[in-house]
Amino acid sequence: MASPNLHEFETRGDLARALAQAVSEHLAAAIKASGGAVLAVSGGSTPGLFFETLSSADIDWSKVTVTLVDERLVPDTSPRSNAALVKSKLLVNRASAATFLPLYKSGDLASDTASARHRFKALGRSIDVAILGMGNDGHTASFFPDADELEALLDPAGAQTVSGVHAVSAGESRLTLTLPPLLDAGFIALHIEGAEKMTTLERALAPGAHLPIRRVMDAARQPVEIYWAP
Ligand SMILES: O=C(O)[C@H](O)[C@@H](O)[C@H](O)[C@H](O)COP(=O)(O)O
Repeated sequence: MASPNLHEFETRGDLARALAQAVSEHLAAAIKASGGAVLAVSGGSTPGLFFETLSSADIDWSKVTVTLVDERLVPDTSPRSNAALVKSKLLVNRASAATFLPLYKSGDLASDTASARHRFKALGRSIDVAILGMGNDGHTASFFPDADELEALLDPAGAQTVSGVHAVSAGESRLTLTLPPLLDAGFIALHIEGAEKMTTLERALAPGAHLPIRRVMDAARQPVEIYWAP
């Protein structure tokens, strides 16, 4: 395991500014090097302020494709939709010029999975920046500990880039990037906030732990950058 780096901040605003700065620098570097960049973000209740801060970053957003690390199998009219969160908080201001690649399409899991795989392949490039969240059960992306597909999702040599997920703890069915495309990212950040998430992280980092977030960190080819604020 490339030991993760922990960045602690006094406030969630300080974290949002620092993470937005790091992400925009990596995106700008990818654009300079290859003419484009792919940013994959997680949803949930944590990233809103970070998204709003990043949306004003002075980079060439017209060269950036934003996609999701995972998605609930709900339309973007649902309050549960990660696409809706990204559209409302990130794809605004300067970032409104970015291209968005959603995972949900029709609500048919098999069809949406196949469609997302096709669109992800059509990008013709790997993810440059991946922003992960974490649940208090140690899941990240939709790698839920009780997911039927967990071993396939976490297979570093897995052939699929996107997978459907069935997990009782997840609520609705999910669509998620699998581990390999996440590991291809040049910059992987784990964005967590609050005391409970820090306790979960400490549990995940303990010797011999096998929570999904730990398995991602163990497989990472470069240190996962952990951003935490109380
Ligand atoms: O669709 C999702 O829920 C996310 O992608 C998921 O992986 C999230 O990052 C964690 O569940 C943490 O969620 P909170 O930020 O709400 O704690």
